[in-house]
Amino acid sequence: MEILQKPDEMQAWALARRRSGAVIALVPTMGFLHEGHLSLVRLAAQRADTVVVSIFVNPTQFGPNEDLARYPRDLDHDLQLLAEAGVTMAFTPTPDLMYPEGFQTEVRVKGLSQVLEGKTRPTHFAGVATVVSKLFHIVQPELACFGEKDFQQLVLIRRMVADMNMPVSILGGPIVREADGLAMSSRNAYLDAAGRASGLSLSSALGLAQRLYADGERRAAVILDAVTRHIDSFPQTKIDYASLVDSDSLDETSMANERTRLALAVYIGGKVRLIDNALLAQQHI
Ligand SMILES: Nc1ncnc2c1ncn2[C@@H]1O[C@H](COP(=O)(O)OP(=O)(O)OP(=O)(O)O)[C@@H](O)[C@H]1O
Ligand SMILES: CC(C)(CO)[C@@H](O)C(=O)[O-]
Ligand code: BAL
Repeated sequence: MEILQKPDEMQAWALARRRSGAVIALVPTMGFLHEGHLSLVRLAAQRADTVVVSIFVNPTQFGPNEDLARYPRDLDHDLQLLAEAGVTMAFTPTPDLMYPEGFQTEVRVKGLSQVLEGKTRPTHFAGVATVVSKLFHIVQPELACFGEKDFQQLVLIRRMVADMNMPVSILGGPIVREADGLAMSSRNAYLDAAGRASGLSLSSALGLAQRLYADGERRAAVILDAVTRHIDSFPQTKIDYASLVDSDSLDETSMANERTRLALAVYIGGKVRLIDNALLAQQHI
């Protein structure tokens, strides 16, 4: 596996590869890799002969009081996992290289960046859209893979690509879960044993909502009431949002249908914030 840090070197490599006929797939990550990331690498490898994985903890998508400084990092281990997975290139820039002095451009997807995550993290998605746009220009992928765990991010990137006519196909990968249902996330590393147990409130709430839907319940208020009471029954949980939304528009729904998704963000023990989501009509979690 090759490794590059400098955006101009990465771009020159990618352009040369493209000219020689390669199909490049990009998997953007913030590192501290787990099976969720590796599932996206495998998805990418099914569709492309050249897989580039970027590892960059992007400072501009963190709010001032968020966890940028303590975000888990282990570059050596990440590179070992990617090499074992057969990745062609790891792109590992630094903040200085991505945002040199004078940098002042921002990409903003207006409506979609303000709902759900955007209410608590108002500047988050401008950071995401800007860095993903930069990564697309640098890595020149024909396709890029994003996980459904960050469902709003996936919807927003699809919107950005359509709005800006970016020649990149966006593939979504299903959420990879621990055996007990907890969605894999780098931030799970923050959880102690009690927090880990309370973290299960999210996936079990999704399962509960799916069972209610399967039993014929369609009223959002009734489903959300059951979900809220379920999550509140776990110690140390505080719901940031529990919303039933349309999977494409992310508009809130009052009567659920086959496109309705339950999106959750829950604080565990005050400091850790976990997200999860599922289609109500999907097979039960
Ligand atoms: N459990 C998972 N299943 C599928 N995809 C995932 C999973 N976790 C993360 N991803 C995807 O991996 C990509 C990189 O995500 P990121 O590096 O932020 O990992 P993360 O584990 O989501 O970290 P965080 O704890 O910051 O949410 C994103 O497209 C994200 O949706
Ligand atoms: C897409 C991404 C790598 C952009 O920094 C990040 O938001 C993530 O890891 O999901
Ligand atoms: N996976 C989303 C990255 C973030 O929370 O900043």
